Amino acid sequence: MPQAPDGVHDVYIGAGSNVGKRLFHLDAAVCGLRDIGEIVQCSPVYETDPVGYANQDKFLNMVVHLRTTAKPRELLEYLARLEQQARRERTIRFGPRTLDLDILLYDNDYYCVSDLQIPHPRMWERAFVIVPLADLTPDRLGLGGIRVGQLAKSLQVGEEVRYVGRFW
Ligand SMILES: Nc1ncnc2c1ncn2[C@@H]1O[C@H](COP(=O)(O)OP(=O)(O)OP(=O)(O)O)[C@@H](O)[C@H]1O
Ligand SMILES: Nc1nc2c(c(=O)[nH]1)N=C(CO)CN2
Repeated sequence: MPQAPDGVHDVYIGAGSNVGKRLFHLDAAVCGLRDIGEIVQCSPVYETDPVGYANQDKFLNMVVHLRTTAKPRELLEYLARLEQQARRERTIRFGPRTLDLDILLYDNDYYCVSDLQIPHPRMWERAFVIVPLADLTPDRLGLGGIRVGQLAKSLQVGEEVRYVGRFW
């Protein structure tokens, strides 16, 4: 894939929904992201078992590759606005939500500024992130220098991630 021009950043965003019309929320998020950059590619959508808090419905998860001039903080604030538009309510930690948008990767940068950490601190242990990320960028080096595609293979063993379709 050709490199992004100067000032344009390659970002991977994780999206999840398990409340209401799940696909509608993911679709709205992708449309919303178009206003802050160019969508390079969307992963397939996976239906996944809830992680972290079991007593909730299954999620739909996907990853979006976005090219944007937005800086990390500006992007985080924009994602929060998209979550608000989906009427996300914050109740239980790791609990149900109409829409969750996380910045997974931002170029090859590391950020750790109070409420913003990139790469996302819990992404490497989450099959619902790594499997769709591996669909987009399998050769990228992940935690411990292991390629994302390789990480995805080992995660699939322990956790079922079911492919349900492609909508874009
Ligand atoms: N890379 C990141 N992407 C998104 N939010 C982040 C990131 N790093 C830190 N945060 C912070 O995490 C806060 C809580 O996010 P949120 O309520 O979506 O958590 P969660 O979805 O319940 O859990 P998780 O972050 O494990 O997915 C956000 O307000 C944001 O400030
Ligand atoms: N399968 C799945 N489980 C989750 C998810 C998610 O997106 N998918 N998000 C969570 C909160 O960040 C907690 N648990």
